Amino acid sequence: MLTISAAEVDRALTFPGLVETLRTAFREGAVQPIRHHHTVERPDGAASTLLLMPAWTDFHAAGSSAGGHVGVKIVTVSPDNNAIGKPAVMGLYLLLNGATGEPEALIDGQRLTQWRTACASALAASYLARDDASRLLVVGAGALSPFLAKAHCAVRPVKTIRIWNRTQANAEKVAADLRAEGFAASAASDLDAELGQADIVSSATITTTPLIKGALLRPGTHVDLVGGFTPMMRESDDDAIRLARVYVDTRAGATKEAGDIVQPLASGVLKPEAIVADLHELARGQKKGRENAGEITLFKSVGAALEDLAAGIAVYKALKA
Ligand SMILES: NC(=O)C1=CN([C@@H]2O[C@H](COP(=O)(O)OP(=O)(O)OC[C@H]3O[C@@H](n4cnc5c(N)ncnc54)[C@H](OP(=O)(O)O)[C@@H]3O)[C@@H](O)[C@H]2O)C=CC1
Repeated sequence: MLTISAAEVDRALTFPGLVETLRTAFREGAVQPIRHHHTVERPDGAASTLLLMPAWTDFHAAGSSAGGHVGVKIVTVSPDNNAIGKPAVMGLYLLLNGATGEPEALIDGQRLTQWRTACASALAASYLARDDASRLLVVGAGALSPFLAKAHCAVRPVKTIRIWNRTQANAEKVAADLRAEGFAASAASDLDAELGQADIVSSATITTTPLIKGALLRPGTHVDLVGGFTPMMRESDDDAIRLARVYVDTRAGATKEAGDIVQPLASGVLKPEAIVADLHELARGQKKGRENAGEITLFKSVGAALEDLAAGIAVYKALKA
């Protein structure tokens, strides 16, 4: 069995390559039982969340190109980690042979998650952002922030990247790291002003109250919401949902777990039938993405085990030779 570190995951993947791998994966599908979502109470701080995410190759799917594999991701989200300088999200990915169950790889789950989450957002942007989107605003400067920036740059002609974060120093650090890799990135201090200038807004924070105000968005903007992962968490307000054509990664996940979708569904601001498409429908060409340059589009992701499986197989195949 291969034990694959974060650095090895980085060597195995490219942003354009993984976007296309995910496009194929969403087209073909996989078996994805509902993920376990457990709250782990702690006496001395905020509760953690434990997620168990299994998926395996759908052998009945016609034309499946993924080969036979079973994968499980174990993830924890511990909000208090930020205060002690650790990322909130930790995890491991176990890839097994689909026929025999033989362990094939144990992969750094944090890094695999960062790559697949960012590339799922970029896959959505490939259908939903304007072709000429050149100004990217990333909200949040956590572990996902640079991945989201680079993934969006892989699918749209981004010229400037602005990073806004609750703690400005962290935004400055992400921007400096991106500049060192050749991206035109800078830190932003006024989120509301930035929202009115961006072509793509990609948000990955642990906020529970909305940061993305729909009334401030200009026509043609694409909003990518990555952060909220429980019904109580929201990154966007009702105006954003009301003004936008709404898309999700998976309907089952987003309508149960994502406050950005669950809350407006509960209040009637969003009707179930107004969720235009999920990534399966977009990748299969069954539903349309952006229809004109003036509309606001909004994509909400909560993550899917299929993404981990596809990314895990890609990493394993690249490194096993
Ligand atoms: N959709 C998906 O598939 C996935 C979603 N996620 C989610 O994305 C989010 C970000 O993940 P990641 O980058 O790994 O997390 P990190 O812990 O590395 O970063 C968290 C970020 O959220 C900001 N933040 C925390 N609390 C607040 C608040 N109350 N208001 C505003 N900003 C806040 C932090 O700002 P500061 O620097 O000031 O502390 C920091 O920028 C998480 O919610 C995570 O669960 C993660 C993986 C997959």
